Amino acid sequence: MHPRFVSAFEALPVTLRASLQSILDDSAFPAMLTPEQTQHLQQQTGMDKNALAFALLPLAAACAWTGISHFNVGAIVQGASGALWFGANMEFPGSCMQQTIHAEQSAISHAWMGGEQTLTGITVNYTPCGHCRQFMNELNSGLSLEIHLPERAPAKLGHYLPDAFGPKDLAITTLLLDNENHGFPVKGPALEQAAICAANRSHCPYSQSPGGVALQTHDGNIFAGSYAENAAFNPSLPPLQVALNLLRLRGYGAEDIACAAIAERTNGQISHHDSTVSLLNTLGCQKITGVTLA
Ligand SMILES: O=c1ccn([C@H]2C[C@H](O)[C@@H](CO)O2)c(=O)[nH]1
Ligand SMILES: [Zn+2]
Repeated sequence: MHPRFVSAFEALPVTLRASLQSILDDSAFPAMLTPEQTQHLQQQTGMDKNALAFALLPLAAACAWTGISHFNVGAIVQGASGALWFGANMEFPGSCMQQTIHAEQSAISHAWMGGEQTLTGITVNYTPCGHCRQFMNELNSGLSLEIHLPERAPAKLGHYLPDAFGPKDLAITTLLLDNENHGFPVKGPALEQAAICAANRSHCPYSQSPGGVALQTHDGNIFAGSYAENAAFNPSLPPLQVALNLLRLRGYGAEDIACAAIAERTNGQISHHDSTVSLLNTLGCQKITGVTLA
């Protein structure tokens, strides 16, 4: 079991611990449960899916990276596939607050990169902040996403975000988690290809500026993240955050990053290049390749 899970695991209910043990014993546990694993856990524990997601939250929160606040938020997204995707907040000391990843953004982008087409619900151990409520309003589940919080009845996003501003206000109909492919040719070394593929999947209807970042670890794994834009602009999640989130959820840390590639257009309306290089430098990575989408 990855050391980060040990104390959270020991505090879980006994029946859940018994059925989870073999899944977590795999040191490569990817911080998600397949539909089959989820169903199996429900059968073994007698918990429904919502109860199971609540019970698993401490494990999601154990993935947090909170060198500034030491306040660990955990989130678990329920995908339409039946899978459960963990997420946790991630902070970057030495950088700026704007580079922070919220737990809700972490779980959602995790599910998105994992291929979920739509989400049915999200379970969080704290009430989602306004920024996350706005971020979630970009999803193709719209205001009907179910939000599960401790000691509250389940309610839809529309309940937590009344009088919502969203993509419709800007006449945008392609939403986050919809299938998108910007169609740029995929070429070059594997790391650059991963960055281009990620850029091709970006959700960027406001700037028309696709972006993708791929990170390679010293042991040869590649984690790629797509840019997730938001109607209110500021809650947009940059591609580096999406990639770093996957790297962290898979059990790696900043010290494991060997090199990175960032793919974007030359004359896009916006660019992630400088902020990507800045945060990667802060994390100790200097080897960064710029890839032009063309
Ligand atoms: O909805 C929220 C609110 C806060 N945080 C994180 C951000 C930061 O890392 C820490 C303190 O705000 O908690 C979340 O993950 N989700
Ligand atoms: Zn938030």
